[in-house]
Amino acid sequence: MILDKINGPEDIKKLNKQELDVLSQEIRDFLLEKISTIGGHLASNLGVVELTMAIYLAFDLPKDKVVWDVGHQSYTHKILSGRKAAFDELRQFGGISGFPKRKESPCDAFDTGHSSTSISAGLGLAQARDVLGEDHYVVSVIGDGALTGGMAYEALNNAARMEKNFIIILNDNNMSISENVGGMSTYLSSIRTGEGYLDLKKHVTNVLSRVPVVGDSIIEKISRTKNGIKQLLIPGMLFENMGITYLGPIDGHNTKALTRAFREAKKLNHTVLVHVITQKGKGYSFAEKNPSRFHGVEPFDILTGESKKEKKNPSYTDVFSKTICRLAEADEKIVAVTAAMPDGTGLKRFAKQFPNRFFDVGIAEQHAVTSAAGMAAGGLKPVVAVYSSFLQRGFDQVLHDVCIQNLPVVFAVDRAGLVGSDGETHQGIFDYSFLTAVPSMSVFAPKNLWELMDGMEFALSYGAPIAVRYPRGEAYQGLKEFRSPIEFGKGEMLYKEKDIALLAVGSMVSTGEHVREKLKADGWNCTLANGRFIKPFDKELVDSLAKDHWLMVTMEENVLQGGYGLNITNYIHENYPHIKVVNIALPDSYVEHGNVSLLRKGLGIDSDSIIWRLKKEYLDLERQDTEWKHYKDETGKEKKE
Ligand SMILES: Cc1ncc(C[n+]2csc(CCOP(=O)(O)OP(=O)(O)O)c2C)c(N)n1
Ligand SMILES: CC(=O)[C@@H](O)[C@H](O)COP(=O)(O)O
Ligand SMILES: [Mg+2]
Repeated sequence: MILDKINGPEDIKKLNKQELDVLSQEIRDFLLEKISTIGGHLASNLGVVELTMAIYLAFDLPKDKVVWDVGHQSYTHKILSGRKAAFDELRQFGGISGFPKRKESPCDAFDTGHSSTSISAGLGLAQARDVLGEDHYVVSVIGDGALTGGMAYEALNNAARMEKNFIIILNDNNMSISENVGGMSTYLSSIRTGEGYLDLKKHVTNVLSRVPVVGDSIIEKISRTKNGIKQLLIPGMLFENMGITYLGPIDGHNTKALTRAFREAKKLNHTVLVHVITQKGKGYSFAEKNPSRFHGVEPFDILTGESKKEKKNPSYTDVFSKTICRLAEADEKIVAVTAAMPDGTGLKRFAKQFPNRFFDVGIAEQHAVTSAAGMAAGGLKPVVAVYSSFLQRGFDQVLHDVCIQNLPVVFAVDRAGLVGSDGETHQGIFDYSFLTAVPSMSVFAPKNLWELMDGMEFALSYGAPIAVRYPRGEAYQGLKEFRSPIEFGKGEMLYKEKDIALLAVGSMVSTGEHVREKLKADGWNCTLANGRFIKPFDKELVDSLAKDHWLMVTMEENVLQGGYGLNITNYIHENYPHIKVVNIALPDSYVEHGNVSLLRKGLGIDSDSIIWRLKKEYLDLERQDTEWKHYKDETGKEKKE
């Protein structure tokens, strides 16, 4: 196998033309075999095999720096840089990440995960190079989807002033996760459907032979050519007019043409954008036909394309999807906004049913939030459905555009809590902290399937900013018997006893159920309350628990800092200083990729770890007597029976 010869970044350069052709096929087979077994991002990776090979042929890694936008398409890069043996553990706990990580390889120049950062980061690397007087190339690889994000435009605007080499490779497969949207996408389509691929050698040289700049490289000729002639030559005039040399479109599955274009791009002393046309899912018919379905996959059967995972119970996303459609049928002011995630957020159903009330704004969370604020100011009831980690992008817009004006925007915050294999960049573990910090924002977290339905209905009738936050995966179907009406700022008592109170929110209510069962089996009295509202939290509920519990355990799937537990703790310390409080929450750190149950265990938020901690810190028998003594002293009353 040719692939066996690839163990480091220089190895591909030793191959001849035929071997390169075989290599691209072997890489596709390898990707298909591994991803069909363990899951991961498939279609984008199948599309960039030749593009990545050409980068390795034209540049010298790790000396030259390549920044991959989002980074979900970096698998061939990982293979070529010498990591193929680690693919059995891709995206699994302790294994390699599905995204570039500087700590993983010197060939990973910059960590990515969220979209549209690559041009800014690449430009920064190039500026560092120039200030430090170093000599290497910097390349940012950005997809057409990522080019819908605002950061990319801020960076292009800045990159146009560059007076040294900086290369942007635009990987245009005419797809985001779903269909790409918007004016830039239309513009790129017009180039794609234009004259066909740029054949640098024949076409451009022929045309340029009429231009009086002999002796230069092709790319130098193009860049020195007068604008009028360029208009005839160059499809990407939008970039040209900004001051960025456009080169393309190039056939993204022709390694030779790509390598030649990249070598030409290296000759310029400013920013050059190489426009590469690829096919998402290339080489696997099911993914070619349905790139959205094969964007990110669970293990599947290569022959049939069918998922190997058994049909699951409805996810929270499914529940949200159906609920918003049901509510929108009854209220035509309800509109829905997504930042390029109609599939992932479940808004696809809404888009089909209410096409005129659905807005996919591209990968543009900031714009999604502010445009929703505008819609609310204009009299609509917008629901912004967004993953927790991507909402981080829209923080200022939540504060500045929605909350200062107290506008009734509902945030359906999906993938909140630990998401698993995507790791650090995608864990939704900060939203309680950043949302509760904003005045006039309320935050609600359902304990199960039915509470999400009721919570959405409540949120849409509330009339002010509110976030409904729920996790990735199956909706919890336990605790069905508890369905008291949602009241603003009020929690819900589930099992009322005394001594130990578990006060849990969102996904941690079901964990609380297990903790309580185990504590009871060990002879402890234990109350379980569902906080429901993270902000404002239910003070009356805390007051009532304070009457007959000496230990209060708060439980949340969010970092401790700024989260639910610390707010409760402050309140208890101020008002009931004799009560012990334990905060079960995530630590002040980034959580790497891995299976969610493993991560929960490792981070101490699964039921066994919680019991272990409670027993170790508070519930051994000697301590128990001490705690009661302390409690009696503080209150002056004998509480123990
Ligand atoms: C800020 C942010 N929002 C949303 C996403 C989810 N996301 C990941 S890849 C992707 C589509 C990217 O499209 P493109 O750049 O064209 O790459 P392709 O998958 O087509 O190769 C989206 C929306 C993200 N990673 N970051
Ligand atoms: C790369 C990226 O940001 C998305 O593809 C993300 O991995 C989707 O996550 P879900 O699988 O949770 O929809
Ligand atoms: Mg794309």
